[in-house]
Amino acid sequence: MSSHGDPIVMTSRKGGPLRGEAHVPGDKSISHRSLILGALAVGETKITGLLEGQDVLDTGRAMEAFGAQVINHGGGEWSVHGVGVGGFGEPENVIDCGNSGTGVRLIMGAMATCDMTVTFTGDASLNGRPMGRVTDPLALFGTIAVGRAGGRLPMTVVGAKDPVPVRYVVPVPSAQVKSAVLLAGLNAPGETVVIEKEATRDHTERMLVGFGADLTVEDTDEGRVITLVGQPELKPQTIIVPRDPSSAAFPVCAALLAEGSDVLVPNIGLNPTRAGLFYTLQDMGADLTFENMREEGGEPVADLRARYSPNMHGIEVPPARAASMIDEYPVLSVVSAFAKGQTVMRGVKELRVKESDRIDAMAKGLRAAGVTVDEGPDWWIVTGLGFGNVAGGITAESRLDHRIAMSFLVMGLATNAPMSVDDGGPIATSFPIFEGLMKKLGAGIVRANA
Ligand SMILES: O=C(O)C1=C[C@@H](OP(=O)(O)O)[C@@H](O)[C@H](O)C1
Ligand SMILES: C=C(OP(=O)(O)O)C(=O)O
Repeated sequence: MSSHGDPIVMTSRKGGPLRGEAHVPGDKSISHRSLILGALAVGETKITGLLEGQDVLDTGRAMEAFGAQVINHGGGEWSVHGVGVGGFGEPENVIDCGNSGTGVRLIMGAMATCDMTVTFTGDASLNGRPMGRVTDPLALFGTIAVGRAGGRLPMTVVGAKDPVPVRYVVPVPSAQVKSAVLLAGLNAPGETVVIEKEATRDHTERMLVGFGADLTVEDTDEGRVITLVGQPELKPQTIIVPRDPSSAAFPVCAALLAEGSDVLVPNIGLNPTRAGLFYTLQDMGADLTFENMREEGGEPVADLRARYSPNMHGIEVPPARAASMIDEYPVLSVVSAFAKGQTVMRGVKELRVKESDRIDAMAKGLRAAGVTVDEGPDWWIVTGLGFGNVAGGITAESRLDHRIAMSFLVMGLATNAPMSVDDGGPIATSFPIFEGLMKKLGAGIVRANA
């Protein structure tokens, strides 16, 4: 079932090469944070290139419910009139974060140290995901949360009236948990310290500094120690959202798999906490190059050029790289099916608690399409068959998970028989222009009812 209306059955098939430029939308992680931090600043934050995917739109609506003004000027230009740290007003109704783990967890953090009671919900996927990882550290501030069994949404969160600052070692590699604690720390007096043993995407830290917070990061034996001084006045910013490397992954992998392809994906951020997939593909022998390497807004940026790569081989993906490519494992598993030999992915337990259990969702579809997949709680191995040897010819379940839907549609561009997904609707959560963009490159992707 699509979260918004009837299921959209989509099919992809082998055809001509993919050619041209793929202008992917703005980064989802940075878009959420632009709206939330904009709402917590005093004055008008201007945003260019905001991702207008459903996840981010839901966060925008939530910020309005807390009292900020969020204005869409068209063409990716948005502005947020913020209410300041501690300035949130209690929403009159339930906050529905749709399909978005990032949205709900960051917003919970942002309201956790405000004197208000808020009920959160989401779609069937989000309501199945664990929230205890966020509500446990928020309890240290004095926040109370009551949800369904297993710490699931719908959940009511009572913000701390007199919050105390917190020192917290994040037990799972999660930028969402780290960010929730930092956002809660904004409205607590004194220093909130968050320690992560494995580095995860660092957009919250970078953006908080940009908004004028007093935040320092130190690499120690204990891990990355992030110290935030509470109750700052955040200053509104002008933000240009970089294009999303997690979305770029789909046209890049499609070009590697579709015979004769040569695709340029311009202006992709290569922040080391996000770029792991591209190095992994290079290690597998992909013809993927970084052109026009430059720095923009303090971040490395490049144009990615991907060409058909029929001689890729499986590798053992370094587990230390997992956090920097966590959302890209589904599409990597598709590329692995066409490589020669085994691709071994370890240290990826987090994949089981995303929009779907991504190891299970991909393994079932890949197996049905003729590929051998072995799996354990925090690992999986895809045994690649080489180009021309992957059968396909199935309809895979997308399980309310945009990345699963897009991965199987990329797969169908190189399987012997077409691949379908039972619902492409969720793609709109992160990559609403996916279908049009891929078709423009020459990909044979159609809707069943078209
Ligand atoms: O902080 C973020 O913006 C995100 C963090 C990651 O989740 P976890 O923090 O659960 O690893 C990632 O999977 C998600 O797409 C976006
Ligand atoms: C895991 C993802 O998103 P979220 O956790 O925000 O739902 C994703 O986009 O792959």
